[in-house]
Amino acid sequence: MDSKRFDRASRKVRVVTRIRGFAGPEANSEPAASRTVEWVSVNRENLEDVTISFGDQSSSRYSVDYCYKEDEDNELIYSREVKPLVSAAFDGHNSTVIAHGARGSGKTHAIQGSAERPGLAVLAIAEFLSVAEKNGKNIAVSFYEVDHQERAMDLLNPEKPPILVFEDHGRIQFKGLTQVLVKSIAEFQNLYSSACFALKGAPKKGGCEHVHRSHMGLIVHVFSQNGSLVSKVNFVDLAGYEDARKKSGDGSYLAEINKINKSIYALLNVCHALSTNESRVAYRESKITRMLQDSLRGTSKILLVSCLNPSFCQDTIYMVSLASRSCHWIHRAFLDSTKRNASSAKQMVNSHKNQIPKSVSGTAKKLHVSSKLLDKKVVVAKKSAIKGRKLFDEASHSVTKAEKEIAVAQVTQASKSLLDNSLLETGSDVVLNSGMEKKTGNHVVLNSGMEKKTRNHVVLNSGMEKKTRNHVVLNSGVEKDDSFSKARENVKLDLMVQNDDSSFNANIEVELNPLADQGISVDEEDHQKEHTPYASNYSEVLAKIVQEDHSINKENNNSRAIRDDSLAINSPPISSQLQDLSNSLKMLYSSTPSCMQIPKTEPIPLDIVEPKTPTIEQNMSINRWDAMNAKSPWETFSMRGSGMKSSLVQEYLRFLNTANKEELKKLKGIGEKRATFILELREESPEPFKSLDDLKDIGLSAKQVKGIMKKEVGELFS
Ligand SMILES: Nc1ncnc2c1ncn2[C@@H]1O[C@H](COP(=O)(O)OP(=O)(O)OP(=O)(O)O)[C@@H](O)[C@H]1O
Repeated sequence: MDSKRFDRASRKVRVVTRIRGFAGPEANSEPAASRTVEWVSVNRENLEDVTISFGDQSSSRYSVDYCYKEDEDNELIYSREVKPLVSAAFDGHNSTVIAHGARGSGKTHAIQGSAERPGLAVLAIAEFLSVAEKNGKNIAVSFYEVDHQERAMDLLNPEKPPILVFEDHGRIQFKGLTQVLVKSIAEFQNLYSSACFALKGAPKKGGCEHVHRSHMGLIVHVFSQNGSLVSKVNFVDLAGYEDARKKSGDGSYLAEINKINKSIYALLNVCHALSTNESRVAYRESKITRMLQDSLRGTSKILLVSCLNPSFCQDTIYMVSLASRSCHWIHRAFLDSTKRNASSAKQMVNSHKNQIPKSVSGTAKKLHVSSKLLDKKVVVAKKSAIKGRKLFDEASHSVTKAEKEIAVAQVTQASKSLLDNSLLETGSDVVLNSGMEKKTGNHVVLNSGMEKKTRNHVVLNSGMEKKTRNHVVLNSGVEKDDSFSKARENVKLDLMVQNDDSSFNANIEVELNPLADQGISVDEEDHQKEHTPYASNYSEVLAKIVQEDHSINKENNNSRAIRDDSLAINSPPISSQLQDLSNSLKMLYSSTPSCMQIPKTEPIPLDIVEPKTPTIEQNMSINRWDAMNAKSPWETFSMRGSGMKSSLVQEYLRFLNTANKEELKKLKGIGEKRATFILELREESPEPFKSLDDLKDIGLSAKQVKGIMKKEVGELFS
């Protein structure tokens, strides 16, 4: 029955923890009686509901599917967890086994093992070979490494250039990755040893004292007799997670840790997105997720083996908390326990405050602009840089008062920018929208975060009622949701612009909900009531903001400096996220050509539902917008210049998204291979290039893109 556990649960992601036994000096230094791991408690309420807790935080429980104790060996884990995946591979199902955890938690021991205690991969190969022999199939293996620079190297041929990863007819293909047919366990062991030597034995660059960290992957390919691929099973030994803020060392070492951490987050976030059936899964956020893409999605199964250190390790708790989100009941169990035990959790957090990763940021941003009356335009702006970590409960607890103040300041900056824009728009012929809010407003929604339930929203309604109204709501944190509403960190801002015979008044409300910080949970309804006290502070906050405009920048700079100091580059505080939102809004405005004119059709019939494309004025004569705002000919000239630059970039991207292969090849920097790859990307997503950043996907660096753009522009004048 156990061997059927994936089938029984029909679950895509299974999360098991494995407590490492004491090893070497640890074992010798401890008296025999205290060699049992005491800081991890396993609570089995029933077969399907296992939770673990750490130290004396017995009520802060993390849900997992199963926890293997220190005396349970790899063979047991193999037979219960991995063997079913091997059988499924012969039926064409891909799967991925991922060992992750803090440093030294036993990941390599779990995947590779030792001569005396073979790991999961080695045990699996024995089974693969035996079944393949019976079924007339062939088994080949590949080993690769993904380093902190997101380079994938072939470990069986380490001198080769980095592996190229691309998708072909729904399958992830690797160019430059060696596959070796194996017929015996001894052959496999030899290959494994040479791969490990390539990984660890090679001399390190620049005489660095530290060992470069990387993820190691093994792909087992199952081929049919005619040579076609039946399936792939991946074993991934992730680099150990460690919080860079705890470490000392040179900047490059700490930056390396952060980069590695980002890819760990990316993979765990993908697992989480798959476990909750999210519509968008961010495979492209890291090399490792991209490489594993076709062994994660679809009918593939994922086994997350979360390795636990035998003695106190804050990084271990953090890793478990991330992995356990992929358990289907996790939200309820984890958040309930967090809620119940906010105070006790705080004690633990306080004692290790500096070690706990701070605030988080989203991995992708979607920008939707919709207008039901006149125009419907949807823009999805993807931020390609990996933001790494997502908003989740632990993070919202760590937002400090200072960060909130900065957040308020930045929200206000964002709102001011919107206010400016709206003033400009309403003062000119350019009207993005008019009518009643909700039904007729422009809605700008920025989602920052990977979880459906964890998002930042910005809603902008620009109406032309008697009162011209802009409504901006910035929610940073968790929306109404059964499980997450308890961990809410909201920054709301209502910005109203009244148009009374051409004079404008601005009323701004700033509401901060401090409940997450206090660990107080409220219903949505209660929340409405309880957060109002903060609204009374808004005028004070605003006054402060207006007076201290320059100090906002200073504060921001300081906060950046603090972040840089600690090298917590994975975890921008909420202020930074809000700055991103503000920038995105500015970008949204600037991406709307200033010469866009929407025909006046007053009164606007409310039954118009069909979106119309706004007419773009082709000539670049100065319009009222510019005339009103340009203070000098130079400003007008600069404005025009940046407008043209942005139009050119948009055109370039549109070209990449639509041109055929021959046309693509006419562009500088695009040859046969790139053109083919672009077409492949377009098969996957109809509009793969939304910003210049997306050109990284076809191997062009920002510098190269700039060079290409310069050349293209130069050509126009030649
Ligand atoms: N289940 C276990 N029982 C006893 N010793 C173990 C066990 N797992 C790992 N060890 C020992 O603990 C040490 C660290 O294990 P391992 O190298 O597998 O950790 P890791 O998580 O892969 O480390 P890193 O983060 O550096 O990659 C090794 O000496 C290993 O032999």
